[in-house]
Amino acid sequence: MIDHALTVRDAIIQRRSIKVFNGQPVERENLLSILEDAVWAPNHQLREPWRFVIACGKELEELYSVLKEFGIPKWKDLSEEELEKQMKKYMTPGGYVFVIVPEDARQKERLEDYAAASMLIQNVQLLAWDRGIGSCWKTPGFLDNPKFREALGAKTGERIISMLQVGYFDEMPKPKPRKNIDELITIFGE
Ligand SMILES: Cc1cc2nc3c(=O)[nH]c(=O)nc-3n(C[C@H](O)[C@H](O)[C@H](O)COP(=O)(O)O)c2cc1C
Repeated sequence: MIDHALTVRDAIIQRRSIKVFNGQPVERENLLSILEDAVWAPNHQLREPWRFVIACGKELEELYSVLKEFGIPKWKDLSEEELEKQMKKYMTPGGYVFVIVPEDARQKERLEDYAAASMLIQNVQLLAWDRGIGSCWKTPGFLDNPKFREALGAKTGERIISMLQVGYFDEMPKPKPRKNIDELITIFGE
């Protein structure tokens, strides 16, 4: 029996970006199963323009030192207490998915590939939500840092478009209201 079966609508409107996690690890099989389903995202010419670097178990320790290096400016000058405080935002998610997309030299293909990968990320977020796992798509500047790219194994011609933090959480953030749909729609010809 499936005990996680939100309707598509409920998943879409109830999902929130989770920015405060409770430290509970995300099981590798859960994460792999979410990714296995998420790749059914539409993508032009079936280029499947994505690959993933994930961390959710013992490899997290190694990732933390990379995130400390690139995500905490001047960490060496910080007190142990301050460093611990700043590292919390990296150490409380239960897992990470870095989404890597080819940067096609042709603009149309490059935009299509980014669009397709964005749909995939939405899939991941909704599928995770359905399992009680929160997530947040993060785009810290260091994703483009050549040394960080090297640490992740990103190759020339690839871009790391998302640091997706995933994990369990205790508090549900309040929804951020969207514009009224009337503001966004023009009936053709009016
Ligand atoms: C492309 C993209 C980049 C984002 N980058 C960040 C980020 O760097 N840091 C962050 O806290 N949230 C980031 N977010 C999450 C948004 O802040 C969040 O989706 C928005 O506040 C709406 O909240 P909701 O997802 O709960 O509806 C990003 C979302 C998208 C789609």
